[in-house]
Amino acid sequence: MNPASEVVVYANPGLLAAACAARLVTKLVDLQAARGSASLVLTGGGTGIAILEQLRHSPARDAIDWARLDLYWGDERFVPADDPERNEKQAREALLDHVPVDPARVHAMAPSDGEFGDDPDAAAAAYADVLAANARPEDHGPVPTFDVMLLGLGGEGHTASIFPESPAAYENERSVVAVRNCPKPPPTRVSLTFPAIRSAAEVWLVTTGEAKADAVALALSGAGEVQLPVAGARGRRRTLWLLDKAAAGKLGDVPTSPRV
Ligand SMILES: O=C(O)[C@H](O)[C@@H](O)[C@H](O)[C@H](O)COP(=O)(O)O
Repeated sequence: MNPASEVVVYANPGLLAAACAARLVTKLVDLQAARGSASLVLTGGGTGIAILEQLRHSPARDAIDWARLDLYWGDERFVPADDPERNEKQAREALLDHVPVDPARVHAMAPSDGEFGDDPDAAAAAYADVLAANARPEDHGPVPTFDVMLLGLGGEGHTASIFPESPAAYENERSVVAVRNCPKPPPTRVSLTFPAIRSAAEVWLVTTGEAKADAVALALSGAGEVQLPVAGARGRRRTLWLLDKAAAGKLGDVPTSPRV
């Protein structure tokens, strides 16, 4: 197991989503108390959106100062803005349209009918510019030190929209790339790359279900990031795996919360 990784296993997907939402409230409130602001990178996928829905219904939700939270995405499906497949649209319906975020601090990736038209490379380059514009001198590079980055993963090991053996898995210069012919539809996407992912102070990998158990076990036993991109998703200070029992099924004896 990658010694830098922490693993917490929950009895079921609902508990994982609720517990992750509770973790986010505490983390973001503490960061804002210490520094006045915080940054969070959202993920698409069922688990990521379930967490946002739980956050919306959390009784402690508004302990977060939503106006002082910078929001980014780890990836986006390159589809029209009102396409139900858009991660941004799903995140707005699940949470963002229900809390008083500062629109200027919600950094969405461009849709395919936006200012860059149907050019995912232009959309990716523009998002890299957004990241660079929000980086501070102490970030030591063109990407902010995101406080928390949520990432899902696929059964074959993708994370964000970095798929196994894809060009994005070899990208070590650019922070954001266009991704085409993705095995997971929609086929065209915009994604952070490993350098951008590893700019995060904390990476929280969130997943559920038996279908992810092999990828989880392989990632935690040192698989290579080109063959299994989620293995390359590490935070500068913390890599936290939040799993349900099924997704942890191949990890051997890891305590479950609560023990079941
Ligand atoms: O835009 C996307 O599709 C995601 O960012 C992707 O990386 C997702 O997080 C995983 O595929 C897990 O998705 P599920 O949680 O639905 O399994």
